[in-house]
Amino acid sequence: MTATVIDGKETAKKIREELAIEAKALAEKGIIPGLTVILVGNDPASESYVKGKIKGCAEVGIHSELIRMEPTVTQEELLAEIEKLNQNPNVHGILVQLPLPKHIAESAVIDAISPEKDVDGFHPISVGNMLIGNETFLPCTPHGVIELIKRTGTEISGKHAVVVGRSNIVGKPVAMLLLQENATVTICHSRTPDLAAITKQADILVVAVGKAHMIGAEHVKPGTVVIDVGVNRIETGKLVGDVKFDEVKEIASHITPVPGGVGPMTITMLLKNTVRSAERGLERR
Ligand SMILES: Nc1nc2c(c(=O)[nH]1)N[C@@H](CN(C=O)c1ccc(C(=O)N[C@@H](CCC(=O)O)C(=O)O)cc1)CN2
Repeated sequence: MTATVIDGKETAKKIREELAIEAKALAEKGIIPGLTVILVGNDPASESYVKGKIKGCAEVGIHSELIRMEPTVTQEELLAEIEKLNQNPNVHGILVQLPLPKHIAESAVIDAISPEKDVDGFHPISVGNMLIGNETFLPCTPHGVIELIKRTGTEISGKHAVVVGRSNIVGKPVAMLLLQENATVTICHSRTPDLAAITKQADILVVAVGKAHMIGAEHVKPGTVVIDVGVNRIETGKLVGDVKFDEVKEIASHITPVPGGVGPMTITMLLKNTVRSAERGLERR
């Protein structure tokens, strides 16, 4: 069996087309969705992701602003900037690109963003709402993962989903979202003994560890839907996932490539949250 390769770029494109229609409808009612991105320092990967976000906004009809801050900026200066944006009615979404320099506490920065504008879905209030199933901004990468699985036509309900990785940004929230979809969920991590014994039970396997090629054919049961969230640059300069794509593709029913799988969905879900935030603003008027 050779797996169907899930085309994240194509799915992201379709969702962006739908969002452009929604943003146009909002503009006709006098609301231009607005996103402000704060980039601290000049990490090349972050630069590239932020560029993708700004470009995505333009494609969909979201007004975006980029605030660049020196790597030496103090936490207080950054928090003061966020507070200004919290008060600005034209800003529907605020995003601080991660990671931040070590002298700034990420948790303090995330906590400072108004939950009403938390289009990354990282604020503890957003996370709590997600956990109890209330409507809220869902974190972009986990939301993208669920959307990709659904669009394969896979029924999540009743399936055994195994998540490898327990980060706050991907592993834990994706497990919660799969649970919300009525999957039976197992979370594995670096201290899980005999990883393959558990991953081989998965009907849906989500890997979000950040370790190149750690999951091979020996970890996967035939017919599994495999979602690879890892983005790792190896010595050759090539970008690869956490999954050995070529060998797992021969066993899985569906598989995401890296690049071109989950990655393009991350920015698209951010655009979706920003349009939703602008719609909520309109409802509150
Ligand atoms: N504030 C945030 N910071 C970070 C987030 C986030 O969601 N919010 N996630 C990551 C980085 N990220 C977005 O910010 C991101 C990562 C990867 C991709 C992507 O499209 N990847 C492509 C490959 C891109 C390449 O060629 O380098 C792919 O997988 O196809 C988009 C966004 C950490 N920080």
